[in-house]
Amino acid sequence: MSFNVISVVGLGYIGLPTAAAFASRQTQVIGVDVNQHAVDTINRGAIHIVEPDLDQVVRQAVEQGYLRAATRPQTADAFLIAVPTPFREQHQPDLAYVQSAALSIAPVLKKGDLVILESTSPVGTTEQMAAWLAEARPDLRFPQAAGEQADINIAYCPERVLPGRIMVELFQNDRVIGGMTPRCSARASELYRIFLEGECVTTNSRTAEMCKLTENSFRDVNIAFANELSVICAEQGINVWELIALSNRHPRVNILQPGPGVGGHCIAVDPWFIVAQNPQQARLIRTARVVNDDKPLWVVDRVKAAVADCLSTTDKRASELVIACFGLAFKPDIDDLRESPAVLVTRLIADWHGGSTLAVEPNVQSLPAFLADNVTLASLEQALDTADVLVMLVDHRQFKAIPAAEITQQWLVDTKGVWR
Ligand SMILES: NC(=O)c1ccc[n+]([C@@H]2O[C@H](COP(=O)([O-])OP(=O)(O)OC[C@H]3O[C@@H](n4cnc5c(N)ncnc54)[C@H](O)[C@@H]3O)[C@@H](O)[C@H]2O)c1
Ligand SMILES: CC(=O)N[C@@H]1[C@@H](OP(=O)(O)OP(=O)(O)OC[C@H]2O[C@@H](n3ccc(=O)[nH]c3=O)[C@H](O)[C@@H]2O)O[C@H](CO)[C@@H](O)[C@@H]1O
Repeated sequence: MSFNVISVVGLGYIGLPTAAAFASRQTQVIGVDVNQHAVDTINRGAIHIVEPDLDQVVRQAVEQGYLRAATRPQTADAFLIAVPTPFREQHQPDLAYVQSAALSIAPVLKKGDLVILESTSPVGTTEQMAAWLAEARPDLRFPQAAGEQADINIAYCPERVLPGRIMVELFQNDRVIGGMTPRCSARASELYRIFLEGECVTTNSRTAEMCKLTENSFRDVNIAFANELSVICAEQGINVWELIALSNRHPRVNILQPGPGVGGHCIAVDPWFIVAQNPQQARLIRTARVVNDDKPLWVVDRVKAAVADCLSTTDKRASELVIACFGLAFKPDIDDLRESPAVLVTRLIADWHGGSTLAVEPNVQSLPAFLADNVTLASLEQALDTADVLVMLVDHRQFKAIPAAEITQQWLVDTKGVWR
C-alpha cells in the first residue's frame, strides 16, 4: 500500500526539512504545527528557521502544491512526530509535547496508518506513545496488544542530521528504523525510501531510542575529554591544541577539540535522558555532562585572572577596561545563539565586569534582549582597536582570518586555539 498523504507534526528544524524532503518527491504532505506564525510563513512558501538550502525546497514544494501547513492534524496515511523533547528540573525528560502531539493525531487515525516518532526520546517513549494512542482510540488495535495484526503500525526513527548540513544529511545519512514489530519496521522503511538515499537499518523501538542517545552521548564524552585536557594543560603550561594534534598522529587516537563548553539543543540535553533512567550506571555519561557544563565557568575565571593581571600591570581602572568577546553562536559559522556557552560566558563577564563588554558576532544583526543591557555588539575592527582583553569563544571563519599582526593585545583568553 503506498502513502498518498504524509503528515509531519512539528515543523521546526527537523519536521520542516523532513516535510519538504517528502514533498520534493511529489508526495502530498500536510505539515502540522501549533505555531500559527510558522504555519502562515510556510503556506507563503517561506521558512521561519535558518538552514542552508531549505528555503528553495520549501518554496518549490508549496508552489507546486505538494506541501501545505495547518494548525490541526488531518487524515493522512503516515504521521511523523518531530516535536521538542526538552528536560525539566533535575534534568528529567519532558514528554508533554510528544503526548500532546500523539493525542492530537489520535482522532484522525484510521486502520492501516503508520505513526513514527522522530523526537529524541528516552527509552520506552514509543511504547508509551502507543499506550496513549491505544487509550484514545479503543476501536483500533495497536502493536503492543495485537503484534503483527495491529491496525496501526508504530516505529521510532531518530533523526541524526547536523544543523547547517540538514538538507544534505537528511537524504544521505543511513536511518535507524525501530519498529514495534517487524511489520512496523518494514512499513517505516518503505516510507523513508520515498526520499532516502542512505540505507534503512532496522531494529526494535527501544534499541533505536537508545541508539540516538548513544550517538550524542559518545560525542559529549569525547568533547568532555578534550575539555578536561584543556584544563589540565593550562595548569601544566602546555598548549592543548598542539598536544591534541600530536596525539592524533597515533593511528588509533582521534581526540575532539576543546572549547568554551557544549551548546546546541541536542548534545547538552540528550545524555541526561540516559542518566535520568540509569542514575546508578551512567557514571561516565553524567561526569561528561558536568565537565562540559563547568567549562564556561572555568573560562570566566580565566578572564577574571587576565583582567586582574591587566589591572596590576597598567594604570587603568577597572571601569576603563574593555573586554571583547569573539563569538556568541553555539558553534562556528551559524547564527544560532540558543543554548550557547559563548552567550553564557559573555553574560557572566558582563554581569561581573565594571567596564564595558563588547561582543563580536558577524552572524547576527542585534543582541538578544537579555544581553543588550550591558553588552555592546561591536565590529571586529572596533573590538581589536579598543579592547584590552580579548576572549575567543567561537572559531568563526572571520576570526580565523584575522592576521596575527593585527592582534596587539597582551591579554588573550583563547578557548578555541585560534590565536595559538
Ligand atoms: N535540531 C536538531 O538538530 C535535531 C537533530 C536531531 C534530533 N532532534 C530532535 O528532534 C525533535 C524536534 O527538534 P527541533 O529542533 O525540530 O525542534 P523545534 O523547536 O525547532 O521544532 C519543534 C516544532 O514543534 C512544534 N510543536 C510543539 N508541540 C506541538 C504539537 N503538539 N503539535 C504540533 N506541533 C508542535 C513547535 O511549535 C515547533 O515548531 C527534538 O526531540 C530534538 O531533540 C533535533
Ligand atoms: C553525534 C553527533 O554528531 N550529533 C550531532 C549534534 O549536532 P550539533 O550541531 O549539536 O553538534 P556539534 O557540531 O558536535 O556541536 C555541539 C557542541 O559541541 C561543541 N564542540 C563540538 C565538537 C568539538 O570537537 N568540540 C566542541 O566543543 C560545539 O561547539 C557545540 O557547542 O546533535 C544533533 C542533534 O541530535 C545530531 O543530529 C547531530 O548529528
